[in-house]
Parts: sequence; C-alpha cells; structure tokens
Amino acid sequence: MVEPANTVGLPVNPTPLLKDELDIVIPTIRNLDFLEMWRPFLQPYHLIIVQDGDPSKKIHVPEGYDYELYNRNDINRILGPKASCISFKDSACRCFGYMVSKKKYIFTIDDDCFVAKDPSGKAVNALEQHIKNLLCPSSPFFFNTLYDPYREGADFVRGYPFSLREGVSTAVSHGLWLNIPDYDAPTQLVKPKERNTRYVDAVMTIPKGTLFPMCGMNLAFDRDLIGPAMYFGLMGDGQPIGRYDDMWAGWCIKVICDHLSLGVKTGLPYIYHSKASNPFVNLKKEYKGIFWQEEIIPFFQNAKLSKEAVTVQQCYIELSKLVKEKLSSLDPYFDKLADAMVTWIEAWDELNPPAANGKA
Ligand SMILES: O=c1ccn([C@@H]2O[C@H](COP(=O)(O)OP(=O)(O)O[C@H]3O[C@@H](CO)[C@H](O)[C@H]3O)[C@@H](O)[C@H]2O)c(=O)[nH]1
Ligand SMILES: [Mn+2]
Repeated sequence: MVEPANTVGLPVNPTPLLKDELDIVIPTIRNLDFLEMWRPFLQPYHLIIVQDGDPSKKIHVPEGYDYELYNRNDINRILGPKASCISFKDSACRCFGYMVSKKKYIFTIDDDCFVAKDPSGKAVNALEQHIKNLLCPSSPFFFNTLYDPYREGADFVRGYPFSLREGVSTAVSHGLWLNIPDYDAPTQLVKPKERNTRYVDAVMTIPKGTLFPMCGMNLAFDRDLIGPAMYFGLMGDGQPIGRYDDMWAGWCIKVICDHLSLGVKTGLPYIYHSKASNPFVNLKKEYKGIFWQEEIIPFFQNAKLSKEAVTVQQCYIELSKLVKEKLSSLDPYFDKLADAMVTWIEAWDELNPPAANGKA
C-alpha cells in the first residue's frame, strides 16, 4: 500500500510567488540596508527604487537584488513636462514606480519597515500575505462577521446571501504596522511613546460606500485593475501640503473601486515600522490637510461617477473634473491638483499604451 505523502503542516494551496508578475516599489532618501532583513522574502523580486531628493546622492542597494532605480533627473527625462505631476521631497514620488512598472501587481514598502513577528514569534512574510489577499475575492456588498470568508478555517456566516458569496476581484491589499503606528502629527505629539503591540489576526473587506485612510507604508495592489488611480497627488516641495499623498490616493481608489465593483482589503500583513518621523515637521506638512479633510471627505462620500465611466482612466478623469468643480473653492491648490490628475493619466497612458489586443 503506497503511503500518502506526508502533507501534515503543508499549506493546502501554497501561495504562488508571482515573482515575474510583481514589482516592489520603494521610495527612498536613505540607503536600503533594510532589504537585508527582507532578503528571504523579497530577493526573488524585481525592485523599482524611486530616489527622492538630491539625484547626485548615491543610494546603496544590497548585493543580490535585481532593481531599476529612478532619480529626479530620470523622471524629468522620461516624462518631460508631465514630470510636474510627480511630487518631489515627499514619499508621494513612489507613484512614478507604479507608472513605469510593466507588471500586474505592485507591492510598495517604506525603507524603515522591517519584518514583523506574529504572536508565535514567526517572521511574517508580508508579501506572501498581500498576494493571498489579492488573489482571493473581496466581499464589499455585505459584511461577513467572521471576517475574511475565503481564508482557511473560515467561511460566510449564516444569513450571508448566497447570491453574494462569489465576491468580487480584489484590487487593493492594505497592510498594517507594529511598533510605530501611522499616526498624524497631533496624535504623535500627544502620544509620543505609544507603540502598537496589538497583532490582530484578521483581513477584512472595506465595505462599499466606506472610505478609509490608506497608508502607503505597506500596500499592495493589482495594477491592471486599479493602477491608473493610484496617483499619490501633488505633495512636498512647492506644495501647501504633505503626508496626504497616500490618503488622497486611498480616497480616489475607494470611490473608483466601489464604482467598478472591485474590493479593497485591510488587516494582515503587518510590518514592523521602526522610525518615527519628526512630529513637528509632520505637523507643518499636514496642518492644512487636517482642516481641509473635513471638506474633502464629504466630497468623496458624495462623489458620483457616471455609468459611462467603465475604465479606471475614465473614472479618474471624471473624478478630476469633480475635484476642479467642487474643491477649487476650498483652495486654489485643488485646481492645480485636478490638472495634475489629468497629467498623471496622460503620462500613465503614454508609458502604458493599450497592447495590440486592446489590453492596457
Ligand atoms: O521627502 C521624502 C521623505 C521620505 N521619503 C521616503 O518615503 C518613505 C516614508 O518616509 P518616512 O518613513 O520618513 O515617513 P513616515 O512618516 O514614517 O511615513 C508615513 O508618511 C507617509 C508619507 O506620506 C508614508 O507612506 C507613511 O508611512 C521612506 O521610504 C522614505 O525614504 C521620500 O521618498 N521622500
Ligand atoms: Mn516611516
């Protein structure tokens, strides 16, 4: 009698590596030694490094990684006048990496984010979890109280409509952070010593119609499904605001995902965020955003896209028109931002022309 293969402990369906279908985008003003700790999980992947700040500075990339690196001179050379839509001196520059990638998936991570440990002490392969999240459906139309129903050992609970159990494609996987939480400056100032030690073993679909504060520190997405909407806005040098790059993108992609019936998930995986940036510097960058967002959020909550908007680009252009129409009165910055949103789409389409078979 042939003994069955010993499959105890092996994952029922191992997560595919997707190493030729995924790029890792890292915005940086530092060296990239943090990649040493990620080597077991990230070395097989191609990196797109977006070097911010002084282009003459040499960024050291640890041996053994396959990468392409773009500094400001490269961005200006590649995009010409359209480079005006890519922020300078703000992590928002990372979205240039999304634009130049040719892969289906993107994982973006900050250079002060390290491998976290789960409660059992096991190193968390954040990228593997993001891939799991992206490859399995989302359930935005009806909340499953047992969280991710597609996860091994879970399912839809009683009363969950069977007509909705197929779910929808997942466009975004938003991971979290142990140690330094992604707090705004005021919170950071009143709670300087607060550290996040709580590891919540859950992945949830963010319900349709609900916005969320997307953090770019530990984020993955399906570039084919939502890439053109992942513009991180005009931030940093020469702009009245900073550190709202990922927030702006998060509000735009959520409105568009809701419109196109795509899913956005948050929760696992965790990374270990090691560096707290200066709260006073952050306050200066954020302060306009702190009061503007009281107007911006209702804008996004009420934004309606037409049924003719069936591609991400069409949705995004419609959104840019709404921004120009409804937010320019808040501050002339939004007029500029609306134009930059159009420039971003033009640049995206220039670098990512639809293939002969019509696939973008
Ligand atoms: O001018 C800059 C500043 C930083 N970077 C790179 O961007 C990321 C994030 O930088 P940092 O870790 O210093 O900032 P945090 O406050 O921790 O980041 C939070 O704010 C968001 C930025 O809006 C970020 O996504 C959040 O996590 C690092 O890789 C820096 O090297 C830059 O490119 N340009
Ligand atoms: Mn950081």
